[in-house]
Amino acid sequence: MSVKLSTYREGRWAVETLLHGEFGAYPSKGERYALSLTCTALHIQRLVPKPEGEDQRTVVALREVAGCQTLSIASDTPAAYFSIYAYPRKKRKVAMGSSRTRQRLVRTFQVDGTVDYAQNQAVAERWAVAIKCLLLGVPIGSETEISPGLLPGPRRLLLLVNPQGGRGLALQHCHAHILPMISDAGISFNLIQTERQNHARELVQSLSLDEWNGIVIISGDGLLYEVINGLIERPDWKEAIRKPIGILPCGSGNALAGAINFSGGFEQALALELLLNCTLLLCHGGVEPMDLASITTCSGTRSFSFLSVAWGFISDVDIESEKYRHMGSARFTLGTAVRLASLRTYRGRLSYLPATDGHRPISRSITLAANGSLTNIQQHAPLHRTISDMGLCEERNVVTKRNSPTSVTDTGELPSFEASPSPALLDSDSFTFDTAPGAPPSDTRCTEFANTRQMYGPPDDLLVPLDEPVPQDWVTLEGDFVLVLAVYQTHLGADLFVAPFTSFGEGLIHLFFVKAGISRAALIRLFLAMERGSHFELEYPHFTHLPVRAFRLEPLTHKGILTVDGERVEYGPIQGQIHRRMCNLITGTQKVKVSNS
Ligand SMILES: Nc1ncnc2c1ncn2[C@@H]1O[C@H](COP(=O)(O)OP(=O)(O)OP(=O)(O)O)[C@@H](O)[C@H]1O
Repeated sequence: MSVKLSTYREGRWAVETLLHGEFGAYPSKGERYALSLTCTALHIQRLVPKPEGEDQRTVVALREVAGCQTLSIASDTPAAYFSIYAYPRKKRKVAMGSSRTRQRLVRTFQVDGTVDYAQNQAVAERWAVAIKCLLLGVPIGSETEISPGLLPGPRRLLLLVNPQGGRGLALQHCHAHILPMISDAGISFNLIQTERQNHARELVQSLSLDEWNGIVIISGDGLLYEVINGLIERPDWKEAIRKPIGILPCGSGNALAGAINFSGGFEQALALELLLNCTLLLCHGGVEPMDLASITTCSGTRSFSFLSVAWGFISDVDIESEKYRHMGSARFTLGTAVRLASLRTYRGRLSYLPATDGHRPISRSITLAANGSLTNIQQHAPLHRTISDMGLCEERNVVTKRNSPTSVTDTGELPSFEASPSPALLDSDSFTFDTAPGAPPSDTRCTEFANTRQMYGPPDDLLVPLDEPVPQDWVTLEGDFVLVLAVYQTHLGADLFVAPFTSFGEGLIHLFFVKAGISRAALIRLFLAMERGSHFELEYPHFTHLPVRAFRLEPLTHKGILTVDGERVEYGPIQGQIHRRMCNLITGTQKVKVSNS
């Protein structure tokens, strides 16, 4: 049989059949199949009964396979058996049309080439091992001596399930979908239900980590935030934070799951399909380094964030839509509509350290602000130039190209927004301004949120205390914002593809902001385009993206909502810096070998 399937291995394109064999089926009605295994698929061709018409073969993509096992089936023949557990996509009917899901499909093959059971069993074992190697990213070729010794040891995962996450379906999904699939992958697990806020955080602080190959959150992003911070609160945080962590989305936002789904090569998915894609990737077990940002709030509380810091429109929608939690991800659509109807702008000061690629800034640098400490800026007369005047739109176009070096110019001027809010958006009932230099917003509730926990973690070498001016090489701008967002993942929600060009361990914070003056229609178009990741193509002058290493945000408007990874934090000055590749994320793609410890 010729198999024409190109696979990329060891830096060269190859068409390679790793194993080929002829087997029966179980249960048997006399069928015979020819099987060919390549690096990416199992090709199944029926030989008996002979198919009518054209060569009809089934191709099982390995990315849709959870596991493969040999089976002991009591029989009076010397046959041996192996089963492959696949989860191909399937359309299903729902109330308003159709949606996609995955359906478990088990194919069991009977190895009966000889009259000797031991030989048949060895062949079944070779197929099962080869398929498992491919699923787990263990490199094999047609010359490889396939033996169980190639496989990593058995995996044992700690599953933390929040029964209240999202629409409260986590436990149901666990029993119906997750546990069957990870059992197919031969993964053993312990499942703990979280009982309250911070339960997961406390659990991981006292956990004996050696017993687990990874900690997997079955909930939304909020529970993962607790686990990450719980690990960094351990005196052995350096090792603890290296423990692979995973997420199976059962929350309402599911941003990190969206990013994992994207990096795993699946189409954008929501709800159950997203969960099944992520569970498949978890079964494949690949681990990649992921950045964390350390975030300091006005009370001095330091926490570690894997996703975002948001202020303005996005954090308003996130927190104000909590009351529609029962709606799942639809809560954000409703929240967005409500917030659009009474659009607010917020005055604030945004400072950042531009990212540099070697010695050159990745983005175009705006150097005059480099010596513009807070105090300096407050002493300057307000500048009445807009961001678009300063060519930041061009800058945005340049920086969207991942890994491409960009031009450096020195325009030598401080960008600033119009000092007064855009009349188009000004809603005097819904917001107020406080332009007193340096004064914290009057309703800042720093102490209310103050964290008494002992937080470890690497030092923030790019940051100075919040009550000191930012360093000389930072850029500062002040103005009226609709939103400010610092994000370090491709997705801000499963269907909010905000930073398509980023990856888990690139060491960048993507700073986005939308300045006042944008029309509601433009804002809607921006968010709709974000679902597909095409918002950069709109080239709106009010929308800016900057890759940075650190930032500081000082709200000057009295009231507002700040979130870190979707969790509300105290309102007031906040700053953060990226710590590259600080933890390990189970993504299903092999970049780091999974340790058995
Ligand atoms: N049994 C429980 N009852 C109530 N709250 C819980 C329980 N277990 C955990 N929590 C808390 O629920 C919060 C929200 O959970 P999580 O973020 O996982 O779901 P979500 O908010 O629905 O999803 P997302 O963050 O994706 O929007 C977590 O911060 C956690 O502290």
